[in-house]
Amino acid sequence: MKQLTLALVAHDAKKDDMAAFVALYEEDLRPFSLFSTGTTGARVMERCPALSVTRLKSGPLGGDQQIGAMIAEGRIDALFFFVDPLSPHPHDVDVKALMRLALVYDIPMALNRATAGRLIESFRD
Ligand SMILES: O=C(CO)COP(=O)(O)O
Repeated sequence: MKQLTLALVAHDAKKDDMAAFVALYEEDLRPFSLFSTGTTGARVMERCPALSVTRLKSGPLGGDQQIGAMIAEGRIDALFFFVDPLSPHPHDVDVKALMRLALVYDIPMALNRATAGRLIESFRD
């Protein structure tokens, strides 16, 4: 069976939540191929050194767009994007573009921790 690919992205105020989420669901996440934006991936690997995560550029430096391009190419099966709705982001256009492509290509997209838990559990067989 094809190995599924997940993308992990978190805004700064949500990186602790993302690292805790990945630690909690580490066993569930192990079978997937994992990609992340730069800083999110660094935080995740710091917390879960046994997990292999391919880190792209940091979000504000093009990482969100790289993940968006992977979605457009059919290379991402689900997006976990922990969004901070209370802070301004200099790369807000990239954030919107990433979400937009997840909608255009109709891939599962969890924008908060509550949805992410339910989504990852839905991949269990
Ligand atoms: O900016 C981001 C999402 O918009 C995430 O990028 P980093 O993981 O590099 O902080």
